Amino acid sequence: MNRTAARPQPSPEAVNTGRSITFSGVSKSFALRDGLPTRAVDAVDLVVPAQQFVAVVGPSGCGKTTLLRLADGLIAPDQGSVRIGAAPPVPGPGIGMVFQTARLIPWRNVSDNVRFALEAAGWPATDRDRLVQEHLRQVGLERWAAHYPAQLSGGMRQRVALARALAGQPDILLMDEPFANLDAQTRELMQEDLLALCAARRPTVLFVTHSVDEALLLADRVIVMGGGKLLDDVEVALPRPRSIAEATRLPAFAEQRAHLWSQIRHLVLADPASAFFGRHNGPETRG
Ligand SMILES: Nc1ncnc2c1ncn2[C@@H]1O[C@H](COP(=O)(O)OP(=O)(O)OP(=O)(O)O)[C@@H](O)[C@H]1O
Repeated sequence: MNRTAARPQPSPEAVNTGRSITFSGVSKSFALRDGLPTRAVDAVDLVVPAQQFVAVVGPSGCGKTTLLRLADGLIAPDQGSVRIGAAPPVPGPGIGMVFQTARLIPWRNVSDNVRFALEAAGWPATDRDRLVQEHLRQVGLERWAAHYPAQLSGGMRQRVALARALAGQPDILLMDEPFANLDAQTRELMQEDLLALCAARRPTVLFVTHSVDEALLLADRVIVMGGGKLLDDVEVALPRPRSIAEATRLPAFAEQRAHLWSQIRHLVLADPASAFFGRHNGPETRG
């Protein structure tokens, strides 16, 4: 990919004042095949203030994705309430979702994938060409407008997914491991681009990741989840504006990384469903 063309160019008029995300006593269970319920999210209280970037980390199955789906209004809590600003969440253009895979429409080209989001958001037909161009410029994909998803790299497809999510001018961005499938170099460049976009547009972000490093490098706060509960809430001590390369060299990065990773390691080792269960708990458990 030509990186000189790929730097995001956020448009100033897109800056918004934003809404908060509030979970109050939220629990959500699912029925498993054997009929037993599993509590995916357990009595969660969390406020993400407007324009704050909160990352959620934790072992597989701890409820991270369920928390995002509750914030989007795709599923409703069994107990408690979720609020976007003062109102319950309503899926739609005001809430941008980006998933681990881009989920593009394969028979529409890049332009038309973004145009689809503009149509869904109710933008007048006369504005759509201009807005498609603007959103593609923001993610550095103007030159790829006529290409189809199958002709793009994984990183480019995620850029289209980001452009599509931004097309509704959301003040809320919910991101579920959006860079997990990318190679290390593309991931770091996408992280830098997301930092730049967020600095310019100031959305409220809830970002799920398995990577402690990614959480620290992007977020204002990192939440640790385990067994459906919020176990820790760490304010990131890295300055903004933030550069990935510089932030990783700061002592605060190493300290916070060690603090967060020790908790996640403990959760993984203590989880009976984990392949690591009982393997690293000290000499007395070995045999
Ligand atoms: N639709 C569903 N039906 C049944 N069980 C579900 C459903 N969605 C989630 N679960 C269960 O809820 C728990 C939490 O799942 P969730 O996907 O939120 O975890 P996660 O932390 O995002 O996991 P991962 O990191 O592996 O994506 C898991 O035990 C999962 O099996």
